[in-house]
Amino acid sequence: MTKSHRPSKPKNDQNAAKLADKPGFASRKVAADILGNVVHKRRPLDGELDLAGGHSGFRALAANDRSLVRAIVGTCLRHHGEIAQILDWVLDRPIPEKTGRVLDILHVAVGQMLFMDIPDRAAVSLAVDLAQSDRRALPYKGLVNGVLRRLGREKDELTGDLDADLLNTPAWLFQRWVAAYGETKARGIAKAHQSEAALDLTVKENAESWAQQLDGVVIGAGTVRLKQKSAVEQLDGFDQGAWWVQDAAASLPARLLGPVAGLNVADLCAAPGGKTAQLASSGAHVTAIDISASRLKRLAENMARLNLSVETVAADLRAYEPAARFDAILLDAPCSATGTIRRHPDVPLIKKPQDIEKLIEIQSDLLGKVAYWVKPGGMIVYCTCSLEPAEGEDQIAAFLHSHSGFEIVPIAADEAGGRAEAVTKDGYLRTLPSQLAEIDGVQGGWDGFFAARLRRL
Ligand SMILES: C[S@@+](CC[C@H](N)C(=O)[O-])C[C@H]1O[C@@H](n2cnc3c(N)ncnc32)[C@H](O)[C@@H]1O
Repeated sequence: MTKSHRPSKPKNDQNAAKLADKPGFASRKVAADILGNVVHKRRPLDGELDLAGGHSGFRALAANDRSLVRAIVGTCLRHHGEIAQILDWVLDRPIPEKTGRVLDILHVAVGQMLFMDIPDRAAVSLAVDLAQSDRRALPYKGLVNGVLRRLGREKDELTGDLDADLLNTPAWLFQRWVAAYGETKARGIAKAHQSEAALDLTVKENAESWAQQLDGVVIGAGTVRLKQKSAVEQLDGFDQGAWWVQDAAASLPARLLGPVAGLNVADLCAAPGGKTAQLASSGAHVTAIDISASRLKRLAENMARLNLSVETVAADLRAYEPAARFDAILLDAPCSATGTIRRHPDVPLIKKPQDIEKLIEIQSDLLGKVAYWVKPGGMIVYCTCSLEPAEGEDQIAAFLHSHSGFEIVPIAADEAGGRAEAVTKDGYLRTLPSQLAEIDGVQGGWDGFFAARLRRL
């Protein structure tokens, strides 16, 4: 009879287990993984960070580690072009694609070393550990160590000449901004994208007193901008439904419908419901329609927290007919989201020109259809959080060209938060992330939005 031995744990497994316990290792591993999923697989960052169905490693982390991952990945995406350029300079030859996570590991380390308040020593050592723990990255462990140590020594020389605006924006996108707004504004937009957006809240009432209570400033009717970012669920007023998170520029389109109390208003493409909440809290009877049942579920949860009551309909607008016409319509059409890159730094990396072409077609179909759902005399606000004139100004011009019986009702500067620079000569709202200077020491900027107001004759 042969003697049976209890198999001892292979050495590699023991090492992996030891590494997994090392402080900071799990967060860097998840950060590298998520960064790779966004950059190479074009997976939306929001989806990866979703606590219900997102990245499993991310969901398993403690709350403070999740915040760290969010910060690392956000930083690496915002500075992706700069980091890629620096790595290009310090690597003798490109790293072959099929080498596991080597490049993602390097990006995560460089992001921490150059753009975050994390000691180089920790960033380098955890990167080496990551390489050690990945079978395909293991042969590059020495290279990871050498490259990052060199970067630590030569930081100033290596970063001195970087043109961050151009490097962090795909060339095709930057050229479109130059064509639309000119080189100076295009650079301003690109620069704005290098910082994370401030935290803005739309309050139901008493903006000044909420600003005081939450340590913020009032930056326009009903918007409080906080001086510090923090977990929103823990802020005063969250549980009682006194406010919701909404960028200052995103709060403008719904207000363009004017007083809506008592009106039947259709909020089309409504989820997750920032604009629905504005309309409902202004006293409108809101029908909120969206194609996505899961996003509508979030809308319903948001309305429940805010103690607001709205009717929700899960439907593709292209295949839906309302039972009766509405007094007013808000159409927040699906778009490239290029106006929200400060909040969604993955957008420049995952969106392609062909995606924009498809969206333009959908927007045109939606507007052409829903415009007839408003009663004669009623207002329609069409908006997108895109910087592309093709998804804004051009869309409205094409609509008016092919549909009679509608007129533009120009938007005034006081409806654009009092900012004349956010209103075009044709009377459209056109906000840019580079607008809105710092206010009382509070970070400036707002999302890039387009809105047009039409009246059905
Ligand atoms: C820009 S988001 C809306 C944001 C929302 N209005 C807010 O303020 O919170 C666009 C929405 O359009 C929805 N959508 C896209 N295509 C649609 C369609 N054909 N019919 C209805 N909704 C659609 C998406 O599910 C998404 O929720």
